Amino acid sequence: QDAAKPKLANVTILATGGTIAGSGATSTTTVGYTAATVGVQQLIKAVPELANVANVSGEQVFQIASESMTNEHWLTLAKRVNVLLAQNSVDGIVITHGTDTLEETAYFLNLVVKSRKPVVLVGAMRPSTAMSADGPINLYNAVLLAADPSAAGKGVLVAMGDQIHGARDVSKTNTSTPDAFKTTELGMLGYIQGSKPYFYRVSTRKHTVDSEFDISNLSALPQVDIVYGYANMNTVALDAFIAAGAKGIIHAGTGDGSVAARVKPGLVAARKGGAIIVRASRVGQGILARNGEANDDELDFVVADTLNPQKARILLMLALTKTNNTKELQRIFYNY
Ligand SMILES: NC(=O)CC[C@H](N)C(=O)O
Repeated sequence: QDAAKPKLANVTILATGGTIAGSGATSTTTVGYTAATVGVQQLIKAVPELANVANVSGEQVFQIASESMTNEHWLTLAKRVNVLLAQNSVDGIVITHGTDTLEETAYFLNLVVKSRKPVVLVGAMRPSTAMSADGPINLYNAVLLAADPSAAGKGVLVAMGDQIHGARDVSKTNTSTPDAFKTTELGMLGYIQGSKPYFYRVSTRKHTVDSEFDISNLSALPQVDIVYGYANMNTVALDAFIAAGAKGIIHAGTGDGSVAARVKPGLVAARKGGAIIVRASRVGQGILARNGEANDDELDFVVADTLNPQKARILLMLALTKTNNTKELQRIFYNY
């Protein structure tokens, strides 16, 4: 180590697959390519500039397209992250991930990582073989962010398109364009410019070291499913999930989480049968008002606050590992 040079941080890249590790037939193939073909060492080799910002090592944790991510994958990944971050020799972690469920994995980790050290998720919208692939610059940004002390203690982060997003509120908002990741109304946390992160805000909600959730001894999570609200909705999917043993249902309702007249008795029956009902909204923005579109006190329902349905599912699964009490569950939804 050159004494004049500042010591570089040690960043471990955990690769899970996705388009960032995808390859297509030609340089103009941006759809119809194969995700999860390129290995972690190849990803690192493709960006020699990483060596300027961190001492990087890589581990291939999975090699999948992220629509195939399961609860079991999340438990495996989270346990590995916690083991690595407990080591003095690891300063930060970058997780390369498919973009389809990236926001879900980020929020899961945000709730179960037991460290203040930076954890940064990153993906790409264009495969590695495409003209103007976004993977290399995104990976470079993610590694420098994970190596930067300013990223510590802010919860799990997402680095996409020169922007820093918080795990709780970021979403994929476009099927295919490179600027797909947005924190629409609550706002992203900052930018990465000229190889430096700049933070402007943080989430006020609990995460990581302040979280009450502990997955270290879990090998499975309770079954929670999502039913989607739409005109002409019926209870067929709801009834099937309950029959299959769902412990919780996220009702991704229309508007402010409104419930169709012919669906409401099904939700009430499911609650009476022991399942937890969380009202969320398919709208994507805004607070879901408790006792607004339904009398939650009387029906013993929980509301998702501002969480989108897929993130409400994650919080409910983790919350159900601690309690079945709906007052407690509602407290959790207002705190995370
Ligand atoms: N842009 C992407 O990463 C999408 C590829 C794939 N569907 C995935 O999520 O892994």
